[in-house]
Amino acid sequence: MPRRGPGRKDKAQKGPLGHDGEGKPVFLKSKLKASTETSVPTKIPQKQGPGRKGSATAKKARAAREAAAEKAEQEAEAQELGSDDDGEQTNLFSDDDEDAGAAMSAEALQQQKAKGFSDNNQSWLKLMNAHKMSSDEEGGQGSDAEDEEMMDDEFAEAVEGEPSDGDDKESSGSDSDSDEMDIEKKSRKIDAQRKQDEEEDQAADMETGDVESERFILPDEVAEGEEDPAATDLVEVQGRIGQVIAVLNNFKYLAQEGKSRVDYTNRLIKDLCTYYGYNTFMMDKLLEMFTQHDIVEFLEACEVPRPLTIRVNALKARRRDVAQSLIARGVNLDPIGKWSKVGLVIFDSPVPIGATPEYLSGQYTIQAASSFLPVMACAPQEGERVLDMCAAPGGKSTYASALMKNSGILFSNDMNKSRTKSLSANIARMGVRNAIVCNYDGKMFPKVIGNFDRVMLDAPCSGTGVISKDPSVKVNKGDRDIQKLSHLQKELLLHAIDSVDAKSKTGGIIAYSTCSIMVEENEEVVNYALKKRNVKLVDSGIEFGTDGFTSFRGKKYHPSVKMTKRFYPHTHNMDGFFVAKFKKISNKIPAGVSDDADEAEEEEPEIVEEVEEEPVKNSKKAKKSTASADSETNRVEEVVVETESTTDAPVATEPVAESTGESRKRKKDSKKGKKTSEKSGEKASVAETTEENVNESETVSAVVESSEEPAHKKQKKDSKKRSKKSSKKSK
Ligand SMILES: C[S@@+](CC[C@H](N)C(=O)[O-])C[C@H]1O[C@@H](n2cnc3c(N)ncnc32)[C@H](O)[C@@H]1O
Repeated sequence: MPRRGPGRKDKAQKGPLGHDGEGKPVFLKSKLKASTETSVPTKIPQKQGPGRKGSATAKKARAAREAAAEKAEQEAEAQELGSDDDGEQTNLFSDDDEDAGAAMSAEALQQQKAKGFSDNNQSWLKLMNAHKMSSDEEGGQGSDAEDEEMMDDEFAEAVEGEPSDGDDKESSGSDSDSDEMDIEKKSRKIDAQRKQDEEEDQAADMETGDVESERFILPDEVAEGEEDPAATDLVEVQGRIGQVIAVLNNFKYLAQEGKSRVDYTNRLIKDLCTYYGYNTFMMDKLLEMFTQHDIVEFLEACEVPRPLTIRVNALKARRRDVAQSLIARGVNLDPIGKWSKVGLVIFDSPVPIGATPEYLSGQYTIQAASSFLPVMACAPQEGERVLDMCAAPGGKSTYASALMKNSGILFSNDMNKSRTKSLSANIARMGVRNAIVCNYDGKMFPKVIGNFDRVMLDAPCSGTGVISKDPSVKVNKGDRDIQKLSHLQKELLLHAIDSVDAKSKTGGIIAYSTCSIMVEENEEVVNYALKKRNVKLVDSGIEFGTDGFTSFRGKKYHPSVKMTKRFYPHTHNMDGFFVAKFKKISNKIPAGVSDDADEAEEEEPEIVEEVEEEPVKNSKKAKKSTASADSETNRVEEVVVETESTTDAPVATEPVAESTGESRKRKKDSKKGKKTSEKSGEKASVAETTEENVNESETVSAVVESSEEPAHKKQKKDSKKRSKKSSKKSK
């Protein structure tokens, strides 16, 4: 029985997404090519798009790398042809594997053409249909979520429990997993054997004194600005990267006399920059974070796109139905993993995933797996008041709305006015009716509106986690950029915290995230907030990911920073990402702290564990601001009803800029913040109720404009003008 189903490489991804459960990424090194070919076909629109961005250097490096890889492959092939005997074992690991993969994907494609779905899809569908029928017979009892959960488990069992080679393959439908396990086992054995041989050889060399001949001689240094002859042949550079890492791992025996670790490290940085097309700053930063072994895996992972994933919109559809529709269109897919009930991974598709009727009608959206995580951490509930401070283009906002079941109220804000257009469009397509799109600098909150149950801050960042999507990051970021971003992130986070009501019965939650892996943009920002506000870090509820750093390059962070989560392309097969979940303990700002985001990180923050009682004065303040918030909610709901009658687009409204006590206190800071943001070229767009805006509100959506002048003042002015006019008239 020929092999079928989604790419075997993809099926082997037992970790959260594409990680074999033992920390080995599935797409690296020898497996890299086969994996991308079988799991992310060129037909998928994401890859077809305008082409990957990148500097000329990065493009050149990529082209040269590809040529080098091809050359190395040809050399390896030639070697194998010439040595049949000792090539046998290696073939088990590489050639067979790739051939099988190619045969299987051709087979899968053929089958898809004939039947519309793969065997694994078939088993899932069978389970789904059986379930649907039985639940229909039982009168449709049991929730969708329960059904999905049961089916996911059964699906996993069906796939995992398939018989091995010797068993009845006809009935099993797919033998790819057991084959995969066999090959993996064999390859692990070979790796172990090779490692043991190397160690024995090394020990023997040391005994006989042969080690001298093994010492790796560094190429001569060249003066800065001069062309480095050692960096012209990329095959040579690639080989040297491995050699230098080996020397650094066994420096005493393998290093050239008179050369220091620094000499070898400098060479490694140079070679990694040449081979992968990074600037020295970025490579230095990455080497601060990763071991020499991990860095190569990380860099390799950044060369391949992550698997295409979609999120089913629970407001409009059930995952099983969307899966069924897409499978009927020939799409080869799987549930994203046990951690999500709404995600699907697309392995292969003959149709553009971003243009199917299901997509256009808002039944699903294309969303990176990592982008699910901050919303899951924030966990907005039905009926709550939620702020998405940096929301465009709306992947997280629309997910939040689905979790809120279109109830309560969601403020989807973004400072970039042009980006709010795609935000509004997505909100409309996804059938979100509880959201208000607004266009403020995040630092205007809570001055414009506060007292939220939860705030999501998916902060603007350097994008060092998404290099595979935007390779220009390799060369266009410097120290100043990272520092500026860190500063902005700290400011935004304090404003996010101040916008949340610690007394909220259900919430008082702030979820902070970035698609950067830089410590300055993550742990350092979180640690800063712990010092400046009465908040504590809580479990994000995400079961996988790597713990945040509690110390980094001599800096110490609060021990609870361990609760934050990091995600890496090479370990989790997701974009690099960071998520932290805070709970606000008290609305009181700790005495004597200044909000200077440039302040050096010295002492550890002190965290007050108990919820403090608000002083009487503050309680009054809270009451007052709640009242204003309530009146605002009512206003908004009125508009929702109005808008609903014409379209299910988001709501158009003017912000009610009640100046709460807390926001007055923050006014000074906001002014300071505004200055900083202007300095950094990120100006808030100034409000003007133009005709264009009015028209927008009538058709698709309206954007609540940010204003130099708070809206309530503007309203007062307008009414004064009106009364002046009318008094003139009456005169
Ligand atoms: C990482 S993106 C947000 C992605 C979004 N959460 C999603 O899931 O689709 C960061 C956003 O922050 C916005 N932004 C940058 N500075 C801001 C500020 N000071 N206040 C509010 N939004 C800001 C940018 O325009 C950008 O859309």
